[in-house]
Amino acid sequence: MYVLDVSITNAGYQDSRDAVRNIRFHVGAGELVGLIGANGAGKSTTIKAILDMLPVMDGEVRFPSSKRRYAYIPEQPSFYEELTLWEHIEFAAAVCNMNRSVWKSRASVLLNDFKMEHVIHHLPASFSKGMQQKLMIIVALLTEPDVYIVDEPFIGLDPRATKQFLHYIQKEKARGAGILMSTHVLDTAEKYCDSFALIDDGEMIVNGTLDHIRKYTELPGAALMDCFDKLLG
Ligand SMILES: Nc1ncnc2c1ncn2[C@@H]1O[C@H](COP(=O)(O)OP(=O)(O)OP(=O)(O)O)[C@@H](O)[C@H]1O
Repeated sequence: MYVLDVSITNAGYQDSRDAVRNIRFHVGAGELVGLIGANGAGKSTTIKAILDMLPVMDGEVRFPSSKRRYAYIPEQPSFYEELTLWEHIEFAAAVCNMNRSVWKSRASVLLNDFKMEHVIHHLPASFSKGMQQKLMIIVALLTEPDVYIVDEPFIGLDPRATKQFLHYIQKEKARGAGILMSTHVLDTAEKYCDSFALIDDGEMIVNGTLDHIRKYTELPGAALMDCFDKLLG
């Protein structure tokens, strides 16, 4: 069963209308798909196209299984300047119409796991980049959506937070959530992702499991990085 089905003919910006082209893949329930590509390949643009955040989008994105409940964890944290961390949590819970005792107990576990309890009444503008990213992650995990769309989570997080995030990703997969995660941290992607969509220069060059990519690149047993290198010439 798919929870996200993506078919982008072309999408982009006013001055570069086909920044990404011919991107087609899906994410299954309980599946983690890695959106892989070099800097500027088109990963964030693909994610923004999926979320309908671009001025140009010719294509179709479907969330077949669900009430279209997804959570987006952007590369650049974005938050309400005037709301504290706790108020962000309250707000997300209210928007998702969550039961009060459920969201409160979930929030307290998340705040503890991500070591953010000491700043719950602080404004996120006073947080470090990694702490702001943790806020985005906590709010997303709180709502237990059917689909997560995560743009490069590993850059700002410290090793402990990274480990915790990956732990939650696995837990959410086991719950049946589908996850699309862009990254260029290929060794982590290789270890955790079930399948991959490789993008280069705005186009998808291959899509499938590591085994499929190894066959495609004729590199049996190779690391994702080596397949990637071969594909990019
Ligand atoms: N706001 C924008 N306006 C015009 N072009 C843009 C804009 N944002 C990105 N682009 C262009 O779209 C292309 C893909 O960029 P994108 O940000 O999607 O890459 P990425 O794979 O996410 O890169 P990175 O790994 O560096 O985050 C690049 O050529 C970039 O210059």
